[in-house]
Amino acid sequence: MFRFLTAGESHGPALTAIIEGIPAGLALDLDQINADMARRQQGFGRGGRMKIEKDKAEITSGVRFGVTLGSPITMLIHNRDWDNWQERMAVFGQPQGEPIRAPRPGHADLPGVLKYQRQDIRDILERASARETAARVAVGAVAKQLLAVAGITITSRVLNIGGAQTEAEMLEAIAKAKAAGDSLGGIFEVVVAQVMPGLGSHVQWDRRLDTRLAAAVMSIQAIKGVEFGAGFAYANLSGSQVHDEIYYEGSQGYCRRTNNAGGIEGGISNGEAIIIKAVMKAIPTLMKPLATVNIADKSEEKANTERSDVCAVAAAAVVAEAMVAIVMVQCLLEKFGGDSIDDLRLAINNYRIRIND
Ligand SMILES: Cc1cc2nc3c(=O)[nH]c(=O)nc-3n(C[C@H](O)[C@H](O)[C@H](O)COP(=O)(O)O)c2cc1C
Ligand SMILES: C=C(O[C@@H]1CC(C(=O)O)=C[C@@H](OP(=O)(O)O)[C@H]1O)C(=O)O
Repeated sequence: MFRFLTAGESHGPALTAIIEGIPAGLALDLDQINADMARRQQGFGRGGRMKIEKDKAEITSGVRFGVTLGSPITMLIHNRDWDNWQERMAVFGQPQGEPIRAPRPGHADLPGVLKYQRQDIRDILERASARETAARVAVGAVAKQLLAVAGITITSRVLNIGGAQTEAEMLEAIAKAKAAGDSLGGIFEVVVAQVMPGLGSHVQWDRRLDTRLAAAVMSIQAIKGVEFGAGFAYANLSGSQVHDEIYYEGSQGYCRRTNNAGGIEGGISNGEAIIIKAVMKAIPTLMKPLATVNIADKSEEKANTERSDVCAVAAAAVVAEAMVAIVMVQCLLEKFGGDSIDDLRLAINNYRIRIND
């Protein structure tokens, strides 16, 4: 079983991820992991924090001479900003700095303080922050290297920012939002290519590949909707217009000439590319803040403002690649098992021979 946990506050000393279930014998490329970490930091509209951080993963267990051991892999990502927060985020000692009392509409601030009985909103926002996604991208980068053994690749692109669809219009929209003290969300797409048929299952609700991928993408901060293939456009199309007819080509085996299903039928990969789109809401921290209520005295106030991104859709797309890679690895290992990479390769090859027969 492949599973992972992350830990760490946004302005704490470090983020940590522990991964379990990567087979032994996978040669890891640390540069590739760090390249994904750097991609997540990019995108027009990101705030001052990304100038401070230069995310790199440090591996402290589960790997020897560059090769996985099958034991838990621990990854650390140090927060460079910790230098500026050691007093306000001290693990022990007396509280320092002013508590935050004005919850931002759209962030975890108000439901978080109510649920966890906190008087300083910082106690909530530190973990609610999408800083945590740096750890997920590190885990996802390991997952991608395992998927490469099976030839599976994952890419993403931004499709829409605040309604704009060309690159020039997107950049302009973000610049305008920034100038207005506002923020934007948008839509991105993730494509999983070269997937064999047979990952996921129709037999139980929580084993469906689409269930699992949707949950994984929805788990990213600020993602509010996920669709597969034709997605919400299915509502306007008839069966004859939308279902992908089945063909058999000598070299390829079963194939389709359209892919409205987005690569999944009955909760199982069907051999076509898996196509996922997701929508991200606009960033909640606004330099022209919205109305809110002070949690100490219940007076009307403007929401807390602090350094923030204006738009982070491009970064969220990289995080979604990671989450998708993690689910694909879980499904791959469930189907093919393998405590070692060679066992996994063999099982995949045998399966390919059977289904092409
Ligand atoms: C990559 C990324 C960067 C983000 N940056 C910010 C930010 O700078 N400021 C902010 O207020 N929200 C930011 N967010 C969004 C918040 O984390 C998110 O709105 C919050 O967690 C509540 O979302 P939820 O309602 O989906 O849980 C970012 C999200 C992502 C995925
Ligand atoms: C730190 C990251 O994203 C952060 C996500 C975030 C939020 O509220 O989600 C708020 C901002 O953090 P800060 O308050 O330190 O400027 C973003 O920069 C990151 O992506 O590495």
